[in-house]
Amino acid sequence: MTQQHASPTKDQQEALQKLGEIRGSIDNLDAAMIHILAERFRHTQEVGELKAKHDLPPSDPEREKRQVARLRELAHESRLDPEFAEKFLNFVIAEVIHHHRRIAEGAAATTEPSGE
Ligand SMILES: C=C(O[C@@H]1C=C(C(=O)O)C=C[C@H]1O)C(=O)O
Repeated sequence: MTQQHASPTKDQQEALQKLGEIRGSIDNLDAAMIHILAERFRHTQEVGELKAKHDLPPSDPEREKRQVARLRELAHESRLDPEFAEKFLNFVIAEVIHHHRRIAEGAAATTEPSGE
């Protein structure tokens, strides 16, 4: 069974042209988000190494509360759903804490006596 597609109308051609332009902007923003996230993770990696070296806890719930409150406020001002902003931040922070635990485990493994 074959399906016949009528060629796009002039109206649809214009809409597709506009769609392509908007998608170009979305692709640019997605790339920017990846670069920004990579930069953030480079800094949090440094924090993780500092904490592991000085035996500080991987997570800081008080700092997180302040970040959530601040980002919710910024989201509200930018007409972004504050619930989404909070979920997104918590998602990123959970990954950072996971990295910090792994760094701390590695640091502990290299400083613990080998038992030999
Ligand atoms: C990066 C840190 O470590 C953790 C990760 C955070 C983050 O990703 O912003 C914030 C607090 C900590 O739970 C920090 O303490 O600053």
